[in-house]
Amino acid sequence: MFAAENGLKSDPRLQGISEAIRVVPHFPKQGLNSSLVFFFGVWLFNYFCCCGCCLTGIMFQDITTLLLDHKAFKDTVDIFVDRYRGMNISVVAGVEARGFVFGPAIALAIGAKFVPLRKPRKLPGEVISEAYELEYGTDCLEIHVGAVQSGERAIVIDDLVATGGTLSAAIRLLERVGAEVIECACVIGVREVKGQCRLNGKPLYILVEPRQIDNCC
Ligand SMILES: O=P(O)(O)OC[C@H]1O[C@H](OP(=O)(O)OP(=O)(O)O)[C@H](O)[C@@H]1O
Ligand SMILES: Nc1ncnc2[nH]cnc12
Repeated sequence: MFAAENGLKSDPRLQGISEAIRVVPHFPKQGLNSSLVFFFGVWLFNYFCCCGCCLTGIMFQDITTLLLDHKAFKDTVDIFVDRYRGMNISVVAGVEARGFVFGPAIALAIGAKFVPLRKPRKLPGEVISEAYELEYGTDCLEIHVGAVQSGERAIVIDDLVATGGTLSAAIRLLERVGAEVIECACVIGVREVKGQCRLNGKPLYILVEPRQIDNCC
């Protein structure tokens, strides 16, 4: 479990953080062919009285409910701040969009600047870009030229790591401008994170694993 690996297993705040994250099955789309889902859904309903959500594989981890819970939100930011304060970090890079929710608060608390890593055509100044693979197709992250100076110590913040493709692109971007990426940090980390080996050897700090379901039936 990530929490154990990170030495946070006994931190009582983690349960509250995990429980404040809403799990939304089938969002943003069905994980399997809809007829398959229907077939197995009927089968599951008949035999286990289950709606079949667990079959689809897609369990969207909705951090907007965490933001509504003042204690859980503050605990989340505090854990990151406690970890990175005093480490001479001068750059907190947040990945659009949900890394923008946690990154600025962490940056302010540890005395670092916040650098947004944005999706294409959002930044008005000169940018450098880094493409990455999605399940279907590719996407791209961009950083403003001049936002980070060579030699600066950086962390990358996002809400969730699944394949690790997004964080890998963020690392590559920062390294291209000469930053030293100390660690990547996410609130939620998928257990089967193939991303672990795609993070260019950089440590990955995760608070909780995704929950599987809230109201399956
Ligand atoms: O580890 P990966 O497989 O790369 O996936 C993780 C990324 O996916 C989500 O963002 P998404 O691309 O959905 O963009 P959004 O935050 O703008 O909705 C999430 O916030 C991470 O940034
Ligand atoms: N299960 C998931 N929940 C929320 N955001 C995601 N990005 C990729 N997988 C996700």
